[in-house]
Amino acid sequence: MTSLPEQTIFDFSNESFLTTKNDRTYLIGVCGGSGSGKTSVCKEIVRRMSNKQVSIISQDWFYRPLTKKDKENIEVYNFDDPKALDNKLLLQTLKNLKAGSSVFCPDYDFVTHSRTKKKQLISGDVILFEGIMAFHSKELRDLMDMKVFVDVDSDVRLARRIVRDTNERGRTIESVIEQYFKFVKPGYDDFVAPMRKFADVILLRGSKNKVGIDLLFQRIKSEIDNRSNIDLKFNTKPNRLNYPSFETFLENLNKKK
Ligand SMILES: Nc1ncnc2c1ncn2[C@@H]1O[C@H](COP(=O)(O)OP(=O)(O)O)[C@@H](O)[C@H]1O
Ligand SMILES: O=c1ccn([C@@H]2O[C@H](COP(=O)(O)O)[C@@H](O)[C@H]2O)c(=O)[nH]1
Repeated sequence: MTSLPEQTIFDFSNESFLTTKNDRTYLIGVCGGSGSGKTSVCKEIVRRMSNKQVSIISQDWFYRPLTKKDKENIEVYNFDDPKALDNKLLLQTLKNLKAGSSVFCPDYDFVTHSRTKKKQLISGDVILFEGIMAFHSKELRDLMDMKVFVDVDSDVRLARRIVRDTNERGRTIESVIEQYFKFVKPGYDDFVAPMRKFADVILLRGSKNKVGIDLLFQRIKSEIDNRSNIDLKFNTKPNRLNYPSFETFLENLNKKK
């Protein structure tokens, strides 16, 4: 695991302290119901960030693999409860990414409900983390620099889910509808919809909302451009004449403590 250590650096030109490196990764949380378009919104943002290092991390990869017994009783298994996810591994993974480390993430197969190969994710300028429970834990929310809630009508979400789950997740139309009313809708009402209040931005209509995505993109871009400027600043040699006295340096150091 390669990690960029935290550095608190005294900036001689401003006589102040700046923390760099582990603050470089801009973490965006994207929450919303299943089928709201969270993944599509993230992909749209990545598409626009052409010259930056951006990664998407999906909460879906952190589903707990099902036991043989769970699989035999699949119709009563609730995937729309936070307990269905490996929240400890998820938190540690996001902490590492935020700290500038590259990580190994699990992958999850929706057809067999099992964990598959691990994949490596490199930390970079921006990490987009998407999931129905993305804002569920306060510890996770506290790591995020921006929180977006994708808000789309429930009938649209159900229609999309029927199409996607029958095409890509090995389901029948009947099983999707049954699961929706038994678990997905109650889970949305209990755990997902209440997360709206934590969002900085509510993105209506998901990836169809070009103006909303433009605004999000502009904000992200200006944040990471500012961060790059801080780095540039450290790369320029401070003017010796502007050095503060040793006493000022110590005074600021004590203030910081
Ligand atoms: N704006 C849109 N218009 C039409 N289909 C969409 C749109 N956004 C997403 N979809 C489709 O809906 C399904 C679910 O979208 P996805 O982005 O995976 O949602 P989520 O990650 O929230 O579950 C996918 O098949 C996707 O292609
Ligand atoms: O094995 C599984 C695991 C999860 N689900 C459903 O997935 C959605 C969340 O994924 P999205 O990509 O946000 O749609 C959740 O509503 C679970 O019900 C599943 O069906 N099977």
